[in-house]
Amino acid sequence: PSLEAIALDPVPFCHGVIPNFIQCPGFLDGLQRELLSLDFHPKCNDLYKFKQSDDLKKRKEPHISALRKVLFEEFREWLSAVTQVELEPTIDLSCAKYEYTDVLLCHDDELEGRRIAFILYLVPLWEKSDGGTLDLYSTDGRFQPQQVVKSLVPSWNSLAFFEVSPVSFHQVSEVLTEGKCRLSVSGWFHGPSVARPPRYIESLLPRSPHLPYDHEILYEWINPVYLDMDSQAQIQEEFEERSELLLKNFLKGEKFQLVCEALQKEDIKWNHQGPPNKRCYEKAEEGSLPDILRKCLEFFHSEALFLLLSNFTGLKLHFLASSDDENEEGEEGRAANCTGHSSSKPKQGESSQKANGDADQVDQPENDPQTKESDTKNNWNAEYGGFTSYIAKGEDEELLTVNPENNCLALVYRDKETLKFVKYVNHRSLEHPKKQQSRAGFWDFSFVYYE
Ligand SMILES: O=C(O)CCC(=O)C(=O)O
Ligand SMILES: [Fe+2]
Repeated sequence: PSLEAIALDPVPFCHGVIPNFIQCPGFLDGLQRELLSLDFHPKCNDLYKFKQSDDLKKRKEPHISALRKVLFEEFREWLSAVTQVELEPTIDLSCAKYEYTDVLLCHDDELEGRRIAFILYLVPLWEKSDGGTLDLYSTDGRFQPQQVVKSLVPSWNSLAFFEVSPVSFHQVSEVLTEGKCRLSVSGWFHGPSVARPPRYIESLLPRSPHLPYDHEILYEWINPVYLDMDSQAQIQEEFEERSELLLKNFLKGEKFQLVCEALQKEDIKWNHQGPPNKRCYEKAEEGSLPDILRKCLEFFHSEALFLLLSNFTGLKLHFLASSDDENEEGEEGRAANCTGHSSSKPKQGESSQKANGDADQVDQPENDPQTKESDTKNNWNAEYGGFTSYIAKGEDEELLTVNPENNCLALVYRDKETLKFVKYVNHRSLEHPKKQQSRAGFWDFSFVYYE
């Protein structure tokens, strides 16, 4: 390629785009054919959902081999010269396929030795409205991403590259068009590592003590089937065995209705939560809440509920709650699904997300007319995202997934080694029959109670 005219753009961090990267006619069609016949593996976690090929480092296909040679010989030398970054010939190359609702959320690419990232696109005619843009973020003084300040729309045979650094925050926005495939070959050039600033650690959210309300408040809010002693004992037994449970139709029907209606009030001020590499949802400003929602929050903070939850879980969530510490069976039971056994603590000061869903449940109250209706009409499809995933720290293995469900209280035991995230809610969620909602997504009340 003739690369004289390619300009580097330093904002928001050093990057460039080379249109018409490969000039040999027909080469890209051959390359695309080879790439599409590779095995692709679905990749899905808190950060992304897309498909990735096997490593391209050792593939013998003629076009793939030729591309590898161009990239890691000629192109590397040119790039090294224009960016003034010393680059080694280490090969790091793979192929990615992003289709409808696939996404790669905000991240910085930082990994030992990575110096420059590059992506060659093999996409059909593509517009910004198709999604799948490579978005570049600005950062604040603490090297934390702020907002997208530039969006690069992929196009056939264009190559984007950028310097990997503590501020190289970027994302692949969600692909919005069904039937369009965003195929790319991407990788990194490696070089001598550079010193990095220490990682910014967020302070944890302050914990709030319970509010002095007695058990009256429970009868005001909670479906009475959960308040008799026998069902509390049954719930506790179940929780101690499974470390999780779902209480369907948890709030009284009329309270649930009032809460749902109030959540749609225009005067609630919803504040976007960030930074975007850590979280992405809106949180209501407490001062802007209608009365019923403020009351609902008070209920979740009430001393009576701390005690009830202690009964439900066998955990000492209130100093007056009896502890199961001497009871060995209880201890083993709780430890069964979650690794280790100590107090539950949120990671990154996450205030978010309690959802509800798909897991096992205690016997359901049969006398509630809402059960069937909400089951059939309002099921949240896991393909929309929005489920809460619990994972063991340092492992990929999923411990539990909880799908959101109307008026369902999900209780999940977490220790320090258990992390959680709420999966990105994608555009498929707009297919959801809109009963009360006027927009995508859902509302939840989420709390962490400590032992
Ligand atoms: O495909 C793109 O445009 C960027 C991909 C990316 O950021 C990555 O794979 O780390
Ligand atoms: Fe990246």
